[in-house]
Amino acid sequence: MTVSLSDITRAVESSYDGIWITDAIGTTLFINEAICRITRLKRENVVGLNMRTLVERGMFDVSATLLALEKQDVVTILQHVSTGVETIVTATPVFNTDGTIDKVISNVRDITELSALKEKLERAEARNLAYQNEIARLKSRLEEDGKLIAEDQTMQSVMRQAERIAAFETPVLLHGEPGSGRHRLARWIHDHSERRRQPFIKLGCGALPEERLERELFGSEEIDDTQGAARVRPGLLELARGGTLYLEDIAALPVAIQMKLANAFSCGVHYRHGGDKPVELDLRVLSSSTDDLDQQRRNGGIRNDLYYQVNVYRIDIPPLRRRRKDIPLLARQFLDQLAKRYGKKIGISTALLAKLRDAPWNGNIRELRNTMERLYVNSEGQTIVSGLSPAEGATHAAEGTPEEASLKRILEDTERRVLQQAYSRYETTYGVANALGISQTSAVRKARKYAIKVRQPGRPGVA
Ligand SMILES: Nc1ncnc2c1ncn2[C@@H]1O[C@H](COP(=O)(O)OP(=O)(O)OP(=O)(O)O)[C@@H](O)[C@H]1O
Repeated sequence: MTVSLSDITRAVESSYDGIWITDAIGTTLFINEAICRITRLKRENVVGLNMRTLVERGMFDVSATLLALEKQDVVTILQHVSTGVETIVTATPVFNTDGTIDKVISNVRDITELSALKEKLERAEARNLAYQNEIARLKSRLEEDGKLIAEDQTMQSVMRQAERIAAFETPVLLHGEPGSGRHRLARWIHDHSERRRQPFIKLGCGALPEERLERELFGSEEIDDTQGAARVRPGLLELARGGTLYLEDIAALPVAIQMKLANAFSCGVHYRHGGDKPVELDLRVLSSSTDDLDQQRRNGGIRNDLYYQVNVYRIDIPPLRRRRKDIPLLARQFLDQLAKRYGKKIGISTALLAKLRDAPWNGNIRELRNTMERLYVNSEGQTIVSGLSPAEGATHAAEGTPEEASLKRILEDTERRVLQQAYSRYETTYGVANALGISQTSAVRKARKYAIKVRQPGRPGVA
């Protein structure tokens, strides 16, 4: 059985792939039905036209036929048709017996759908990666932070407030001493809000110099000289889109930033540094302060407008010394976490737990956590029975007469506040030492005593 010319013509016409035939200079001799379907060109508008003309008219971005003619060889390229269709084209030169090109036959396959699927797959893979990261992050948070302890009555009433407010969009101000768990509670509120699947972004407001802070918070837009296009760097306000922004120590924000932030909150949009296009805000604001924010407002430490925007609902977190029932529970939890991390379970004696319960804990939970880590590292047996420093060992009952005790507390509170503010402003131990006229060693020691975090300049991030 032989194949007739009409069979071949029928086969070419019914081929799902497009077939495009030109002569030796690229003039179209024939296109099959599939080309009309793929490119939406009509035969009568194409046959007789040179490929160069079609490219010039913008019908295609490049021509595989012309490339094959130039190279005198088979060429395969991606070709975009003006209608938005993406094709893969293989152009094959057909040679005469004397080696000159007689015709070029091109196979054209529509890959628009394939590209869309590929893009979809890439997006799904990126999402998958983001989910995996989120799971890893949550897992490590669970391992690191354990349960949020709140057995003491004072803390239980705080948790009731947090539970009530979590479901609303209301801005919350968390007021408490450093290390008392303001950040932890902010995270808890976010995790129990409608926004829990979106980012939780923390900004240490006293952590960065003003200009850097502005860029971090609002983002920036700069013209890239090499490409002539704007290079956009989103700020934390954008990164928190759909989620929660936690402004730690809000009163430490420079006044100019406070003003910009207050404007953004009231208008619902902000402008990137160097940009003039408004960017929409979609976030819930939680903030914290160590000092009485109302006092700060009266002193001019925080602008009126910003104060009223962030202080819609205030939660006061008690210092650890006012929730002593939680101390043994926290101590045990920290030991469990250490055991998980280092693979060695170590207990603690009841007598030592009682001592911990009575200690002053001026640095609050953070100080307790650090103490437990030190006791764990130093422990030699199966149970920790001693190892507190004289300061930690000093019980609140042994703080002297009530007057002496309160004087001591007032002095310590004042010292802590001054240091806290100095660290917010000057960042480094050298800066603080210089500003307060104390030695750098003393600045380090006092930061440790009051569990003040000495911040490393760096990009604040998703917490
Ligand atoms: N209720 C709690 N139960 C268990 N751990 C807690 C609790 N509250 C705080 N912590 C832990 O105590 C440490 C200090 O808490 P956190 O960082 O939230 O304090 P903070 O008030 O934000 O202090 P700072 O502003 O100095 O960072 C963290 O390790 C945190 O996980």
